[in-house]
Amino acid sequence: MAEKDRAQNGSMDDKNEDPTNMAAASNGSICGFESLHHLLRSSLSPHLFQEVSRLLLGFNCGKPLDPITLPSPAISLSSSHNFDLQAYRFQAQKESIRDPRIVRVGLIQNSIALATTTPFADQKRAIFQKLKPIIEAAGSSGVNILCLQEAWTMPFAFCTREKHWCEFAEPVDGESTQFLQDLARTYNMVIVSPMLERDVAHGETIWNTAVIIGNQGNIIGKHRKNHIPRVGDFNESTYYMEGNTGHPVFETAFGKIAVNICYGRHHPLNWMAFGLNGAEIVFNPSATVGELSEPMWPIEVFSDRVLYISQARNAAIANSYFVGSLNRVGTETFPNPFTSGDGKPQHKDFGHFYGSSHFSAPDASCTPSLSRYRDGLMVADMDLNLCRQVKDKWGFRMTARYELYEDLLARYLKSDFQPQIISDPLLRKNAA
Ligand SMILES: NC(=O)NCCC(=O)O
Repeated sequence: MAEKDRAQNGSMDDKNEDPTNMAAASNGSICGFESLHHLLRSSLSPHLFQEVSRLLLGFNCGKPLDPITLPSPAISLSSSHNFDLQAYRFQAQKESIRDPRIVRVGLIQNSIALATTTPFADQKRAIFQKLKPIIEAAGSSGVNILCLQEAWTMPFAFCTREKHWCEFAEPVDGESTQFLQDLARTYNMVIVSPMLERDVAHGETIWNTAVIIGNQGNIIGKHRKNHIPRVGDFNESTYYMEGNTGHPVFETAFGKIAVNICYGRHHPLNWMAFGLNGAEIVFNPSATVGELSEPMWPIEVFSDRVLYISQARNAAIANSYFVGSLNRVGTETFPNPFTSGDGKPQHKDFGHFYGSSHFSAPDASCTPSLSRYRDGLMVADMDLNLCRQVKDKWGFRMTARYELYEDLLARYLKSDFQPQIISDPLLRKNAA
């Protein structure tokens, strides 16, 4: 890997890779390494690392993903503002009729900027100031579509059940959208902004919403989180209800996109619905911590811990589209202790949000993940022709038998539902 690529896609001698760097190690690193891939690259011979990467990340068009060297301004910004910067290319087979449809897509993960005890206006402003150089790095790299993390403008305070955190909520066209509209116009970039929405026109209701800002700075639309967790410290149902916007796909200047917000990643029908509506890229802005989702993490989202079987990756395969998975980073300590009524002692934080944002492709390939504890920008060039090529190759849409599931779901929703169970007749005979 060329030196410039290493400076950008993570290097072994990065100060954050120092296994003795106990500060990093205590902040969600893996034995002082930023990610499993960094650990493996540092520990294995180049040939072994290549083989392990092939197994963990898959092949795209018969080979590992090529790293992309981003322009110097982006690399300089990543160094001066200490955020992880990685970039890779997903290719498709060359077609005889269609030209390639290359789109450059970015994901930003970040920790909060000020302590949760500081004034809310200061916290929000500090996050804007923290994100601006990372967004500028994306824009100066030619990113066409950029997605931020869930509820990016605030601490993920939905563990506290305290309602003053709702002061961070804004109308869809409020302060954070205006901040991003200027950047969208400046860089001709679509921006997905997952935020806490206050629906002023409808009783000032609160929603967990993703606002889609077009590359000319206009608001294209919004999507509200469909599935709300009631698990562990995720007391989000105290703040907002299940969304009422269905499964919209937003036709932007660069492709058709959708947003599956965090907990919705556990629901395969949620992923499927965006696919049936024609999504080519589905973003999964999340906020999740090791204590809760670690046991599921190797199954559900790209894991730096054990396996690279990812529900996001599965969704990309099953629905023949690209997925951008984001998770925030850091540990957010709140002023007042809280409990989730699960017998555990009261505490003041969720645990560590472990970042690890990454992209998955419909051909089962995926990028390595971003840092487990540093802010980061992941960039990928995607040839959207790959979506239809995989549909044609595997035929998942054609063989899906939706009518079977329509019938089952229609019966399941009725109060007299009878599960389709065929019992061993001998069970009853022996019991008699
Ligand atoms: N933000 C959110 O929905 N988190 C739920 C916990 C999880 O899905 O890991």
